[in-house]
Amino acid sequence: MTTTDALRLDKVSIGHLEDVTLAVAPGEIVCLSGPSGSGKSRLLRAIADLEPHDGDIWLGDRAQSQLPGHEWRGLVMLVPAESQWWAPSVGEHARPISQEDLAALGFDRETLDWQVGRLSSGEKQRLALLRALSFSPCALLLDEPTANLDDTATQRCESWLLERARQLSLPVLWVAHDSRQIEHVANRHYRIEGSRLKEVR
Ligand SMILES: Nc1ncnc2c1ncn2[C@@H]1O[C@H](COP(=O)(O)OP(=O)(O)OP(=O)(O)O)[C@@H](O)[C@H]1O
Repeated sequence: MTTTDALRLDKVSIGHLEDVTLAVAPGEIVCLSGPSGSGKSRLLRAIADLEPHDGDIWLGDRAQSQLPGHEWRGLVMLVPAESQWWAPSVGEHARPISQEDLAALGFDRETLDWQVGRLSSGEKQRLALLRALSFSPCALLLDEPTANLDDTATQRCESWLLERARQLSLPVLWVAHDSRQIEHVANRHYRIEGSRLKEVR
């Protein structure tokens, strides 16, 4: 399934971040950077309807304010830096995941039977990405998706996310600190400076 809907923010304010107006087109990756504590994660949480905020957020012609939070989050899916796991095994958290996707991030079918308690932080992070994509979202919000990964795993994840974002035409908002990563994945890059989002060219 592909989406043709852009993710649009119209004068969104949260915390000390003011009047964020931004559109992420289908298949586009927009990176968001900024100093620690500048409000990157809070902005993603606001877009996911997990924090109250001012301004409007749209996916195509669907407004965040018109949908129940859980429905919106099924469409506009947040992958937080620290993923949450609630059932005993990995596979209980996801819809079916293809062999190809599992292999792309270094797993196989047996991984779905693994107990969550044994997962390393890097395994959790990669599996949270696979889990999110298994639910066929229409937009993705990624909060430092490779923070716990080594260089090889980071590059595998970046390549896989780039390919899937394009193939599924997903608008992606991606919080990143690493300038090499931003250079590699971003179509556009914005940085939080004070209370504003500024495009980096
Ligand atoms: N629910 C909340 N209510 C009030 N303040 C909050 C809330 N959640 C976070 N904050 C504060 O808002 C600021 C921005 O937090 P946020 O987690 O968005 O930062 P960040 O830019 O993602 O930082 P980092 O790069 O360190 O992860 C921080 O000062 C944080 O303490």
